[in-house]
Amino acid sequence: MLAPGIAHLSFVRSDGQPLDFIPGQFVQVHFQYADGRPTKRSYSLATVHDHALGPGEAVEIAVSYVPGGAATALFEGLPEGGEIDASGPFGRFCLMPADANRRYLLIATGTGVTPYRAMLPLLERAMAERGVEVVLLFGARSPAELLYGEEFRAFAANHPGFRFVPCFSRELPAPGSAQTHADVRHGYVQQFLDEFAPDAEGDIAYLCGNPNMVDACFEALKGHGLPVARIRREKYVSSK
Ligand SMILES: Cc1cc2nc3c(=O)[nH]c(=O)nc-3n(C[C@H](O)[C@H](O)[C@H](O)COP(=O)(O)OP(=O)(O)OC[C@H]3O[C@@H](n4cnc5c(N)ncnc54)[C@H](O)[C@@H]3O)c2cc1C
Repeated sequence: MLAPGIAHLSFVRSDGQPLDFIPGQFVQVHFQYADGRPTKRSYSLATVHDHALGPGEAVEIAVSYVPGGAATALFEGLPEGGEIDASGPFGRFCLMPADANRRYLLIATGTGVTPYRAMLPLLERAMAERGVEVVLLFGARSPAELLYGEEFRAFAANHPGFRFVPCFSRELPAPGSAQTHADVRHGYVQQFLDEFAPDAEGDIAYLCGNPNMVDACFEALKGHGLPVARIRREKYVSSK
């Protein structure tokens, strides 16, 4: 468990094939409702990688369990070593080779941060090769829900161009804990956009996770003059 109710799950392809994925993409998990109707749900790949996953390399996802959720029941009932059907990868929520921006504004809530974890090697390359800066604004209710927080903090410590800003909506880190020394905020991510002075010319923004957050940030960034083409979105909604 990454946090209460949020699992980090790791799979390998049982057919021994590689998985050619671009960080930011997702897979779809296929299963049936209790009445036999087929359905599927999408999960972003969390695997930190910059090229195809070879045979036997882990396909990682982070799943936030939703009470009463159909896929949630599937994952909760899955024993270690259990198999699921999946397809993909899909999606275009990816860094683009032609990007010529000065800064990436990466904004997430909850498991919406997983695409950015997957992107770390590509971000590292973009920072080294073209001096791009990166700000990761990550909204979580509490320090316990700051998924992969230590990894992002360590990455920021080793990369001066990468700024990690956790935003806690409910509970701040306990006094004296490691997180109190970090660049933390108290509130929702969308409250802090102004502070980073979004720039229509230099920024490309990515928004991932809770649909209300994505919509709020999208409107705020448009208000700062960012063209729609420079605001890339992935909303975590159920596909029924
Ligand atoms: C492109 C894409 C990528 C996604 N990536 C991820 C990911 O990496 N990790 C992840 O955990 N999810 C991700 N999701 C969401 C995921 O696909 C499912 O929607 C989620 O896991 C709930 O599925 P479920 O079958 O358990 O619940 P459902 O049976 O679909 O829903 C049960 C009930 O809970 C409500 N509900 C559904 N989701 C939520 C929620 N998040 N919060 C509160 N109530 C909810 C529904 O409206 C419904 O009433 C992604 C969605 C998309 C479209």
